[in-house]
Amino acid sequence: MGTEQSNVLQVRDLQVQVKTKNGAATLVEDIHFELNRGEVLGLVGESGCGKTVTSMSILQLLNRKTTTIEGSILLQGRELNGLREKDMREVRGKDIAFIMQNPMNAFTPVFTIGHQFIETIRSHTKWNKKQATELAVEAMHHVNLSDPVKLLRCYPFQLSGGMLQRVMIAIASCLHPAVIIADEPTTALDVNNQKNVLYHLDKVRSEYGSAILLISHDLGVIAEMADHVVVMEKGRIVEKADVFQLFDHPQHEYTKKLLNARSIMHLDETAVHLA
Ligand SMILES: Nc1ncnc2c1ncn2[C@@H]1O[C@H](COP(=O)(O)OP(=O)(O)OP(=O)(O)O)[C@@H](O)[C@H]1O
Repeated sequence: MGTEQSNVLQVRDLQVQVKTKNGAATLVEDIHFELNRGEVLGLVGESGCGKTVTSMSILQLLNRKTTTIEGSILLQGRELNGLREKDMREVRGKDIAFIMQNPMNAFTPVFTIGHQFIETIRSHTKWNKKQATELAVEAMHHVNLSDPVKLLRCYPFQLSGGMLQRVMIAIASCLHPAVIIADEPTTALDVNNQKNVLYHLDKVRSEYGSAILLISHDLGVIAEMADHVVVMEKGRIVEKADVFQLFDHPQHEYTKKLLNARSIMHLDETAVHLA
């Protein structure tokens, strides 16, 4: 497969500014990276370094009145930066999907899971309700949710966080988007559900070829899932490397600090287990 075909997302010279009382403040700048088909790119860095601002700008979900986005965001060759909200709504969910940290916030509490799932499918396709329901059921089977027909009749509060996150993966992946942005998809979950969600994300990647931008502060998750890693500090990329290179031979002092902090945390955990 040629580079042009395999390259699904290209971010070039991305800069995001927010308007404040004292003028414009830069939130992220000089952001460059690309994502190939079927690849997982990890995005790491301390809280506040700009991971979410970067992903929200790719999705064009930042407040257009208070923020400005400069640079280029090419999704399968199509420029997203500056696309009208109406057009962006067609792209989101179909070509680029989003999985957020807290699945409870992703669903409207007053509508059933089925209503929300089926409406999402129908807003991007010409399918009728029956066809959309069949796809929803199939996608829920794909993430090992048992009795999907019953689950579709449930309200979000009736499902556990882990189940909701799997429903969200099913919604995000059912139209086989070129790119999935997963922002801390496992942070709100217990260890078993974390493993489950990562397993299903990986399955979506390998079976549908979706590329995944995986944002996580958990370097264990990144080490397990990512092919390449981008490290951000204070709104800028400080290091970009193959996952093995990054963990075995980190170049930047900040990356070394992040990896060290992780080893110390692991030592602490061992101490707790031994105590
Ligand atoms: N709408 C906004 N207006 C002003 N500042 C903002 C806005 N959104 C984010 N910021 C600031 O931009 C910086 C980057 O925030 P961002 O949420 O991207 O960090 P993050 O790396 O995702 O952090 P975390 O891991 O805690 O989610 C932070 O200093 C944040 O306070």
